[in-house]
Amino acid sequence: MTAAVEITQLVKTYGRHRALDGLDLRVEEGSVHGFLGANGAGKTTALRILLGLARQTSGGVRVLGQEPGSASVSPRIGYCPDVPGFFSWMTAREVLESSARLFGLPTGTTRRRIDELLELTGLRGVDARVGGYSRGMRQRLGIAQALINSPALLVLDEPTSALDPLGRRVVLDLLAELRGRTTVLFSTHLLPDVERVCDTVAIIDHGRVLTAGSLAHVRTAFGGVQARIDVDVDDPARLRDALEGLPWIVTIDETAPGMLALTVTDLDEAQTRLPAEVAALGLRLRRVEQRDASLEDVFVGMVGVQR
Ligand SMILES: Nc1ncnc2c1ncn2[C@@H]1O[C@H](COP(=O)(O)OP(=O)(O)OP(=O)(O)O)[C@@H](O)[C@H]1O
Repeated sequence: MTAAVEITQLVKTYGRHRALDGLDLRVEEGSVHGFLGANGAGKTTALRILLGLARQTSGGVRVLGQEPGSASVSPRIGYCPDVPGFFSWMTAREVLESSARLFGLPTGTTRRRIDELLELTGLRGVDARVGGYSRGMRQRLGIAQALINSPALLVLDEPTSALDPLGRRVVLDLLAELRGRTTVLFSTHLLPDVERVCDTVAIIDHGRVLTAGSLAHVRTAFGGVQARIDVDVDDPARLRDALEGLPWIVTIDETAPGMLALTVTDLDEAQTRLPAEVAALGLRLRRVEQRDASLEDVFVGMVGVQR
């Protein structure tokens, strides 16, 4: 497989602060990649470097096989910031026409391309001026604008964080539609969005990658978390004390009164030992529910442990 983005040991310092501290990242061509981290983890800094908008202190960056910011690579990258800005008096078509002019696209191609993009982003037939758009519509127009030149790589900084659930869904569906047509790299702190749409993910914290790879790989990466088990029991505090420190348990949280959420590395062991522990304490087990570990379980476990 060919990498659309390859970052090795990237460091960026601001004075004494290391915003990026040896970041490694690989994004395969044609994939949808989630760049996931809490606030301040270093996502925007890394994206700015790979777009050629900032320089690294040290480390290697190749984008579409080239140095970031080089004249041959920049036109092949589409970028949408978290809050895309437009002239409020323009219509969506006018915004896209002016972007097409900047890229010097021929008029015939431009018309077809704009129709396609308005269709793709659900803005076809919308005659209102951009000033009256919802945040979701602005975000979709920002994505259309970033795609005007049919880029090989689309980079989006937090494309869904300001949107309501419906707006988020529309944008995520749009990103999913791009799979295979263009490589998509988007930063986010929203785990469900990554789970919904990404092929691969990198979880970063304090300017480093904690784990990266396919969703399945990442789900099992943190101490090999296999499953999440929700236990409804009449005295959760006593059960918690009894379970704490057992080698097959990674985290125990009280998620609601009477409910414990366990993440476990060995499901067989958990299925055998849990009822036995409950019985030994003389507790009443009201309900047990089990599911695959989610990315959220992994993320909270990993980032929580680092802090
Ligand atoms: N120009 C700057 N000068 C000084 N420190 C900076 C600068 N830009 C970023 N930082 C610091 O570098 C770290 C990483 O910031 P960055 O914006 O890349 O994080 P992020 O993951 O994008 O966070 P967010 O989700 O909040 O945007 C933070 O601690 C931030 O305060």
